[in-house]
Amino acid sequence: MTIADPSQLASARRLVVKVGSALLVERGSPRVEWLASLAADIAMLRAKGVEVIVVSSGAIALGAARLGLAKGGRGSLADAQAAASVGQVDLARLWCDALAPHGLTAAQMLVTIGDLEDRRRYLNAAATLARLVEAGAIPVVNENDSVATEEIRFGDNDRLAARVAQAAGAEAVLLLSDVDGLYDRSPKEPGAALVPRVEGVTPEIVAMADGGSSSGLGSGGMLAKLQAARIAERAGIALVIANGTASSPVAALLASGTGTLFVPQADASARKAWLGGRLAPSGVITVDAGCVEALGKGASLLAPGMTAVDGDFARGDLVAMHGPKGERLGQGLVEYTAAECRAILGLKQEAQAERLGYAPRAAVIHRDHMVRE
Ligand SMILES: Nc1ncnc2c1ncn2[C@@H]1O[C@H](COP(=O)(O)OP(=O)(O)O)[C@@H](O)[C@H]1O
Ligand SMILES: N[C@@H](CCC(=O)OP(=O)(O)O)C(=O)O
Repeated sequence: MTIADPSQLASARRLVVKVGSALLVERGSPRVEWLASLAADIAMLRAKGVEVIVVSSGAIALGAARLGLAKGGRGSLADAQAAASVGQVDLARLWCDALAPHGLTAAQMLVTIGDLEDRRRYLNAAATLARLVEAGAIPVVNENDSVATEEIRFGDNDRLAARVAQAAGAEAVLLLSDVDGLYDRSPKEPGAALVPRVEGVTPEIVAMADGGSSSGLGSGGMLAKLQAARIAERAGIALVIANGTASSPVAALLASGTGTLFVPQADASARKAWLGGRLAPSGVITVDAGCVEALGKGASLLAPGMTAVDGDFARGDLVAMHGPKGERLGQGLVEYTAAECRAILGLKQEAQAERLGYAPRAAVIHRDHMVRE
């Protein structure tokens, strides 16, 4: 089985390569020779004119080994933070040493969700990445685990890689893992078959993934990779999942074409991509069947269609839209506070004005500020 066009990676102007913990660390020790072969791959890509940004996991696994922490440092958040703090030093040195023989300079960049989710800070991170790449460095990005607490944490580097790709304006993401790609069911089950190409991460595709990491070193499992694929496809970015276990993993992929390609889905403006990939909506608006139909045709969400409002949100917050059976319809930036939404729930235009005491806005969530599932 081959992905449609592995050369898409080699012809990308800018490519994000994500390396999972299981690839970099084996029984607490770094796989130095393997990393040297990956660095040679990166040099090969650079020689072809591809600007490469690395997203590297491994800090927690490396640090846990040094500190002698149980469960690979994932027993508690405090352990993970301490392990990451220690392991990140090793990780940065490993990348520096691996890239140096090729005349390449590593640049460490540690980010939290806020740096990539908040629109203003996202633009800062994007500017730094662009400058590093222009200056010829290889950014090596990881989550700033030592300060990121559970609520403000990606936890897996797959979504981080998709976000970094978006911020850096990359055309493709390569997620190197210990599995050949997406299988149509858990690869542990007999008869599981590799899916070479995915045109849109639908609920059927998500149902194929088994949560959790098989190696015990990583954190996200296949589900996190599919979430990353969803962020990427909406941002118009191609994403490939491939097996990186063997030596020279990128060269091997270009030769074999074995993996899963997630084809970018068209017409995603940058703003909509950003909205669609955000992690946590601040509330939920449930709507009736008529409104579901209207939304399906591209309409805005209007007050008469609302049947329930959950959560406490402010104007401009990201809010999820659910159908009558609780099915997710999408999300968008809401024009009213939660209290105002409750006040105008189900009301027609004139009644809204009366209840609010001012002229109502055109919509509760305008179609321009909305992403549908
Ligand atoms: N449908 C599926 N297809 C492929 N892998 C799957 C699937 N469902 C669950 N997995 C598991 O996801 C694992 C990859 O995730 P993870 O261990 O987090 O990797 P990494 O550390 O590279 O990020 C695979 O090794 C596999 O056991
Ligand atoms: N930021 C963490 C990695 C998070 C993680 O586990 O990612 P992954 O191995 O890609 O599932 C670290 O450096 O250990």
